[in-house]
Amino acid sequence: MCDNNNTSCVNISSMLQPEDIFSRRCIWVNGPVIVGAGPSGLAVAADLKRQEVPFIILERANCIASLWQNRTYDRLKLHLPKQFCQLPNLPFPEDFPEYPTKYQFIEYLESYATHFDLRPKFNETVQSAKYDKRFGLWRVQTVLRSELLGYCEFEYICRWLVVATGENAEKVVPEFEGLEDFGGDVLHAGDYKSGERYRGNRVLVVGCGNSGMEVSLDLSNHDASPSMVVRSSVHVLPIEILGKSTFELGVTMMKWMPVWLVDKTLLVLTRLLLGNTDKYGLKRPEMGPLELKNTVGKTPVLDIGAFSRIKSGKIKIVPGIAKFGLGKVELVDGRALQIDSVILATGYRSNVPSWLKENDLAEVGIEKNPFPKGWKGKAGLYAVGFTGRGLSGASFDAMSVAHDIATSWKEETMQQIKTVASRHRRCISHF
Ligand SMILES: Cc1cc2nc3c(=O)[nH]c(=O)nc-3n(C[C@H](O)[C@H](O)[C@H](O)COP(=O)(O)OP(=O)(O)OC[C@H]3O[C@@H](n4cnc5c(N)ncnc54)[C@H](O)[C@@H]3O)c2cc1C
Ligand SMILES: NC(=O)C1=CN([C@@H]2O[C@H](COP(=O)(O)OP(=O)(O)OC[C@H]3O[C@@H](n4cnc5c(N)ncnc54)[C@H](OP(=O)(O)O)[C@@H]3O)[C@@H](O)[C@H]2O)C=CC1
Ligand SMILES: O=C(O)C(=O)Cc1c[nH]c2ccccc12
Repeated sequence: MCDNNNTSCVNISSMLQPEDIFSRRCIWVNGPVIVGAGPSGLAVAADLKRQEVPFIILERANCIASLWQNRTYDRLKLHLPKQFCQLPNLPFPEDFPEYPTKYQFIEYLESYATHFDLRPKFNETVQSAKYDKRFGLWRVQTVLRSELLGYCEFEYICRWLVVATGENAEKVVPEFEGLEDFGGDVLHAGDYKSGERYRGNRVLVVGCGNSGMEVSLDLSNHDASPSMVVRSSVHVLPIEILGKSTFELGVTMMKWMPVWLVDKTLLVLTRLLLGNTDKYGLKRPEMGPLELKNTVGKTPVLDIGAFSRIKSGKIKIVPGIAKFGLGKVELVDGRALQIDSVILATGYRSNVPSWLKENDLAEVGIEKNPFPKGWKGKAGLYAVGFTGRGLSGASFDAMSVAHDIATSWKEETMQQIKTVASRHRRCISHF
């Protein structure tokens, strides 16, 4: 592993316990270690490359943007206009539509990685990262699974650690009473590809976020009969208002108006376009859609057609789940539905608390700090893509993080050069 330009084997034995030396190969990284090769990791790497700062990227999957390549359904399109989804320093191709498909987005990310010559270390999962106060360095432990080498463990030692593993790293799979007795097909939305195999089936879609809505629409497009569980409340907004993206309208209004007024305006316009969504079982939260996104992180649904299917009864709305039984679900209102399959559109969560040790993100202040300072922690720790602002927020974080690291990397490198030069001078004068 010492073949990469950005890594070199140095004498770091003083940091290690004897058991470390025998179990893991240790690698000094002259620059930051970036964890995750999704849009956030790629964006920060590209900007570091531009500033000639060396780095390595560790990615658990065998490809870049694994969320987009492996855990999204076929018909997915970006739901924000393209100008809010491109990464820094390389715009989308001009012929991309307003809402690129996931395939176009992946193609763009592949060309982004090629353009900036980004070469993540694939199949390498970060298992733990801890800050060694004695040396002021991060110790990042990984497991590499490769066909050639099998299972190998490594430890990277570095001054800067960039967390870019995403807010959607793991599927949320809630426990339901009786699900083990259900007998039918149960799938998370992250494994759903298309409604083709559900043709003619009665499908319970659990959750009514953007995934639940779009999976239900796709099922309905494939002549399945979806029933969507809405256990609490949800903001459904049209994806566009009078030909303009609702998101863009919101962003523009936010420059001039307080968030509550933007929310009120969006809700009035939504009411004119969609009517009363409560009437169809979609109760609205007390808090407005953008305030809810900014405070709680709950993303409003940007409707691409599911709502009209709900109105026409092709997608049914049902309340929370009491329990499952053989081929059926019992709901909190006492009704029982016969169903063939279940799709859990129950969301995702970060995996950072499971591997970032001692100094967890909250402790070092990343998740606590309000935007835009949320990207910087203590002791050379950074986070990209955790401010709940989608791809545009990740791009913003990436630029800030790369700038900050480049500044301190250059300062430290200069300092090291000066120290070596002065030692060299002392040696020469000695002779
Ligand atoms: C279905 C769906 C559609 C979306 N659509 C939009 C949209 O239209 N617009 C928008 O702005 N946002 C959208 N989002 C939000 C989405 O989070 C961002 O688009 C984007 O993927 C975030 O990039 P990221 O790099 O932060 O995280 P990810 O894309 O999740 O990338 C993180 C990477 O880290 C890797 N990783 C995780 N843990 C480890 C570990 N321990 N060790 C090594 N590697 C690890 C993962 O394998 C992954 O490749 C969508 C999300 C989903 C789920
Ligand atoms: N086209 C696009 O660009 C798309 C974008 N996305 C994005 O991906 C991210 C993840 O979205 P999504 O996967 O929808 O996840 P969300 O976290 O947004 O939604 C999860 C849903 O599951 C419900 N839920 C969770 N647990 C249970 C339970 N035990 N019983 C019943 N319901 C439950 C939640 O209800 P409650 O609110 O009551 O907790 C909520 O409705 C979002 O940022 C979204 O915008 C997703 C799909 C498409
Ligand atoms: O799709 C997502 O998950 C996003 O986070 C994109 C996004 C950021 N801010 C928003 C406000 C309203 C709708 C979507 C988003």
